[in-house]
Amino acid sequence: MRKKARHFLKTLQSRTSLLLHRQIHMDSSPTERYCYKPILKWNPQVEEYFIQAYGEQHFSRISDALTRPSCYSCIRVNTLKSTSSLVIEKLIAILQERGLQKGMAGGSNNLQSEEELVKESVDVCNGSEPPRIFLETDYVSKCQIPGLDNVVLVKGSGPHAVNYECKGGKSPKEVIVSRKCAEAVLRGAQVYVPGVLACSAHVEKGDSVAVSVAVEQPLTDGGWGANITRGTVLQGSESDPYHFERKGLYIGQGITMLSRPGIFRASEGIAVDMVNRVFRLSSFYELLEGEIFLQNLPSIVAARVLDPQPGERILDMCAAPGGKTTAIAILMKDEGEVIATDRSHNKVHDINKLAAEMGLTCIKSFKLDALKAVYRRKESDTSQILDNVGSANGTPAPQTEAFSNAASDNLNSELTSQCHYDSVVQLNGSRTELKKNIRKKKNGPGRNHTSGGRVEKSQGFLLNSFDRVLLDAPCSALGLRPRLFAGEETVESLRNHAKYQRRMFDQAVQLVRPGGVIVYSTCTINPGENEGLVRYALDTYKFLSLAPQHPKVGGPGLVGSCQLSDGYSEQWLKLGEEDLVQRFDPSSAVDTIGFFIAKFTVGPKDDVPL
Ligand SMILES: C[S@@+](CC[C@H](N)C(=O)[O-])C[C@H]1O[C@@H](n2cnc3c(N)ncnc32)[C@H](O)[C@@H]1O
Repeated sequence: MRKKARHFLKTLQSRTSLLLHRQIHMDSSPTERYCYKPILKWNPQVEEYFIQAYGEQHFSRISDALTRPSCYSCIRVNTLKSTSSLVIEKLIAILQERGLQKGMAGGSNNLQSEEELVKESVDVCNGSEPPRIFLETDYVSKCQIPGLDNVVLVKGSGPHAVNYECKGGKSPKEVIVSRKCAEAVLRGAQVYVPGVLACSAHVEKGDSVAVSVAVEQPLTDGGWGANITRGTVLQGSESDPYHFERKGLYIGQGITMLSRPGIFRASEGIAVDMVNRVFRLSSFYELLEGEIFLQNLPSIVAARVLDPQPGERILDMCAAPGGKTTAIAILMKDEGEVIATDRSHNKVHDINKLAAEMGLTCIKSFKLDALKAVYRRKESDTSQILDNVGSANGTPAPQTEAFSNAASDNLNSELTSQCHYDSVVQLNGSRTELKKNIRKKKNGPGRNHTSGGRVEKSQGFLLNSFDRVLLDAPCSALGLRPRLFAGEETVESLRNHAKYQRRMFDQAVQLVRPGGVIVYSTCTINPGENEGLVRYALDTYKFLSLAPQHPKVGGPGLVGSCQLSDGYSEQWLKLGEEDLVQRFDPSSAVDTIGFFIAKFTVGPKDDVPL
């Protein structure tokens, strides 16, 4: 069966590649070649599944939208430090100055006058009607959706036709970049040295180059790959790597900041300054730090939908890099407790850095595997809770316990001055270990914790100990855009994501108190990870119900079920449930990433074995 499937896949892939190759050969005029018309490649079975879910035309629109960036940048304002109006004023001034500077340098039309930009973005914004979420007359404006007045939108524009200077039929000097690099460039980044794979011969600093991307192609072993030896010399001929496959994959024109040898010798820095882009989006890198946060609109909506209240205890289960965590803390006016966990040590460090940058003190972050988020007492465990309100036996204990390594540091008299989550003391380590911890606390963090504070580990939390839980689950990320390749996910890998998410959700259900709220979100268009999870949740836990969401920006969810040719079937929403979830469709007028939000209210858990 597996062999057959592999054979089918291989035949399909080689046929697609052959067809594409022929089509490319037939049409090779410069205007056809030097343009941006990508076709997203999917695993054929995944494509079949999505076509069943969305219908062929709708899926084709989604697939097409995924290859483009959203036509605006979305900025969340830290309302504890600034206001949307103030940020708008500052941004307009900064962007105008940048435009002027570029204009004076004489190289770029990347940032034109405000007037020109308004006109262009309204004219060409992704070839569709601009979304009605911002003021069409303003380049930078407050989001018009009620409940999102902390959001500032900055218009971008594209796709633009770029003149690659193919004079007299001569091909321009070229640079080929990796797919990841190209996706970043489409979002507004520059071409950095590590992203460059190949470059024309005799390229000097200051040369104008056409930038194209090498996207993964089907390999004979049934996999995908884009194998270019870094440093390959381009001849401007058909023998160049991926010559035919790169047709229609030109992302703009730039000026080299280094010579060809310099690009491949350096380990960091800008290789190409992109002066003429297919999509023009402002970069906000290191701009108004702590005051603003660049974030996708649906992520901002997800934090709002959770509706955290000052003084509450919130768990953000997969929190890094902390975009939603900080949004939640700000909505709570930095009062209460936001426990942010992630399984990656370095990423937890990122949460701490972001929280510090935004001046938020109610966030406590821990390294913790979300699959083990519920504290399980081991036989050998002699943990005691020194807090007089908490209890370790699993009964509801208001605002108390994270079992953390940090907690063991508090054996000394500092207990009372700590936040209440620290009030659990874990005694299952040896006395020596505990003494070491106390010493560490007195003497400072030590070598391993020099860069911006330590990362605490947690051993989990007590049942029913949170008012609200956000599970922004790790997922197939098939809603993220712009993307130039989607073939890496198979139907098996999609099903595995869904299984993983269910196990995490099982933990979330146990940690939230009766009367509390769970918000589940993903950044994928895969129904199995979205509506499939909701079906699982509602069928497994009868005390959960879908709750209405505010603000409501996304569209309805998918109702029904799906049966695939391999016999696999999947249940989605029942009629009447579709308007209680938000599905952000990348091809819709709101023009966001693909995203999904479900909000559950938690009824009494009595009589329910968990
Ligand atoms: C979608 S991202 C979260 C984005 C984040 N909520 C934000 O808004 O900034 C998913 C995160 O889940 C984390 N993750 C993956 N598996 C995990 C696990 N088993 N336990 C905890 N975190 C996990 C990843 O490290 C990643 O940071």
